[in-house]
This record gives sequence, C-alpha cells and structure tokens, in this order.
Amino acid sequence: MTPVLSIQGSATSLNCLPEGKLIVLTGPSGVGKGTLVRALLQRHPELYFSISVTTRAPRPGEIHGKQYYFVSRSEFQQMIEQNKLLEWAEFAGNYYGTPRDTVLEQISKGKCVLLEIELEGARQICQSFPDAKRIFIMPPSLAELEQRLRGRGQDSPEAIARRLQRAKDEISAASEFDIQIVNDDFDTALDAIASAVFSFCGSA
Ligand SMILES: Nc1ncnc2c1ncn2[C@@H]1O[C@H](COP(=O)(O)OP(=O)(O)OP(=O)(O)O)[C@@H](O)[C@H]1O
Ligand SMILES: Nc1nc2c(ncn2[C@@H]2O[C@H](COP(=O)(O)O)[C@@H](O)[C@H]2O)c(=O)[nH]1
Repeated sequence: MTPVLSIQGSATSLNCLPEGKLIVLTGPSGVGKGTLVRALLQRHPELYFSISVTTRAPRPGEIHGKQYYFVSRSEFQQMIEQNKLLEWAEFAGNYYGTPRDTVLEQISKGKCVLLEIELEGARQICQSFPDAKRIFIMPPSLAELEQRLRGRGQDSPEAIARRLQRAKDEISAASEFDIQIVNDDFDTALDAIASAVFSFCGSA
C-alpha cells in the first residue's frame, strides 16, 4: 500500500504527500496542455513545473533544460536503471520521464508541483501518489485536435498520424481522472484549470 520513495538518500513514506501537493495534467498530444500550462505559470509563478527528460530531438527554438532535458536513448536507459525517474513511458517513438529527485524535493518543500505528461505516465503517478489531483484535458473534437497538431507545424505527417492514433485511446481513458476540462475556448479552459489547481493546493 505504501510506496517508499527516496529523497536525497532518506526513505520517506509517500502514500500521502508529506508537505506539498502534486497535480498531474494529461490529455492527447496537441490538445493544448503545454500552452495552458505556460499561461498558468505566467499567472502563478509560485507553482513548480517539472521539466521532463526525453529522447525526442529538440524542435526549433527548444532549449535543453527549459522545455525538456534532451538525452540519448542510452542515457535515458541509464536513468531508468538508476531509478532516477518517478515515471516514464514511450510515446510516438520516443521516451519521456519525470526526474525523481527534483520533484520529491519540491514536494517536501511544500510546493504545488505540476506534471504535464501522457496517459501511461499519469497512470503510474496515480498509483504511486493516490493523493495527487488528476486533470484530463479534452479536445472539442478529433477534427479540431488534428487541426491543432497540423497548425502547430512541429511534427512530420507520420508523427501526427501516430499521435492521433494514440489520442483515441487516451480520450477513452478520460473518466479515470478527477476532472475533465474541454479546451475549446482557451481562457475558459485556463480559468477551469486555475480553479482546480487552487482549490486543491490552496495558496500554494
Ligand atoms: N483553445 C485553443 N484553441 C485553439 N488552438 C489552441 C487552443 N489551445 C491550444 N491551441 C493550439 O494548439 C496547438 C497545440 O498546443 P500545445 O502544443 O500546447 O499542445 P500539447 O497538448 O501540449 O501537445 P503535446 O502533448 O504534443 O506537447 C498549439 O498551436 C496551440 O497554440
Ligand atoms: N510519461 C511522460 N510523458 C511526458 C513527459 N513529458 C512530456 N510528456 C508527454 O509526451 C507527449 C509528447 O510530448 P511532445 O513534447 O513530444 O509533443 C505529450 O503528451 C507530453 O505531455 C514525461 O515526463 N513523462
């Protein structure tokens, strides 16, 4: 029942979060999670956003340590073996994971910590942290999702097809989450996320 996680060498029982709060935000690729999170962090810089590790190649303008920590597949494999990731998953041909120590450190400092991750990783986090708040972002329709992925202009047609294929399974899992928010009108969705975050975290 009680997962034991290590913070800087000390064992800490985390079946409930000791100080801070953890929020998991998921939803299909292209739904607008990243754009919503960036807007939320601008409004509320007191939140802590976890920067993930990935084997995906950087897109134009992406900077190591800002959007992601970009690593090779062998480096990612080493991180798994050394238990440095709180969760990880393969998504559309690349690996993604959440660095363990920084997240646990921020939680232990009482921060409200935000993870923006795909479904499999979100499920892992929900198992390890049953007290985490789980938010699912829905697209208004699959056609609009495709439009957003194409409009973003960052992925090849093959990568977009893989992401859309996966989106169908992800959307059917939305009811596993505490809250479902449709990102149709951006400001309405942002207000709904802010309200969910702060009713859970208090003043963070
Ligand atoms: N409410 C909205 N209405 C129209 N376009 C939107 C809306 N929200 C986000 N977008 C646009 O949709 C595109 C995809 O958004 P974004 O990159 O944030 O998605 P994502 O869910 O983070 O994707 P991924 O999981 O692949 O990182 C962007 O071009 C963004 O500007
Ligand atoms: N399981 C995890 N998924 C993650 C993590 N960081 C990001 N993601 C998700 O990956 C997809 C694709 O992202 P993209 O930047 O290549 O478009 C998207 O759904 C992200 O939410 C993570 O640490 N773990």
